[in-house]
Amino acid sequence: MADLLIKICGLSTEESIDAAIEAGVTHVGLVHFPKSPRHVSIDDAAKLRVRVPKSVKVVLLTVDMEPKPTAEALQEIQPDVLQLHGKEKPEWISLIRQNSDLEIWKAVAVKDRASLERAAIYKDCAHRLLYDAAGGALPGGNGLTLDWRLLMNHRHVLPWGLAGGLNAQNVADAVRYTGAPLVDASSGVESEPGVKDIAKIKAFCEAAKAARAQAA
Ligand SMILES: O=C(O)c1ccccc1N[C@@H]1O[C@H](COP(=O)(O)O)[C@@H](O)[C@H]1O
Repeated sequence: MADLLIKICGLSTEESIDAAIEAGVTHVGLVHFPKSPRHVSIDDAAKLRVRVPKSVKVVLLTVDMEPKPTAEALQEIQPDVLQLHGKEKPEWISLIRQNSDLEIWKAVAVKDRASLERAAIYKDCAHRLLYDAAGGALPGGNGLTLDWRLLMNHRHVLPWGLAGGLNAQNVADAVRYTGAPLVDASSGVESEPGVKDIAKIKAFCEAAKAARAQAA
């Protein structure tokens, strides 16, 4: 069984980036979305990006950003992955894909089986689907879990990952029930919105790795 991919998202300080890397994440996420408590400017994201070794992938998260600022952000930050967490259309995603070597993840708000099935529209434009819970004040980062039973025996059309309300206490069950190859946590490893808690990051990574080792 392949190693579990672990992403911690919404990192905004050097200390939390270093802690996530030390804890064994495979991906670090930078949120560029001004309405988010985890928002980082392009300049700050570019500074944080250079701290990350090649062995760890940098994910830039945007929400319905226009093509021109998206291109500028990609140029400045040079992420490995672009996570689109809004209502981006397949045609628009295809354009980004044609014009870059980026890996593209499309977040999908899952509330029922129909919303999960609809994610197939991204089959030819995204490299990975990231299932998140529907609802909440923001398009993501709300700490809400989706109904994991929907993912059991689901025929995935693309590589995928599980997000939404994951934390050190529930990530083992999440991996066990869904078989997720990638887990992504943000608010579940914080002491308050936008403030990452290093002990929670460590505990999350340990619990996730232990769950995968048990399943192997
Ligand atoms: O983190 C945010 O503030 C955010 C804002 C807008 C879109 C997505 C956002 N975060 C992503 O949402 C999922 C789930 O987060 P949580 O673990 O439930 O807090 C995750 O991919 C975050 O990166």
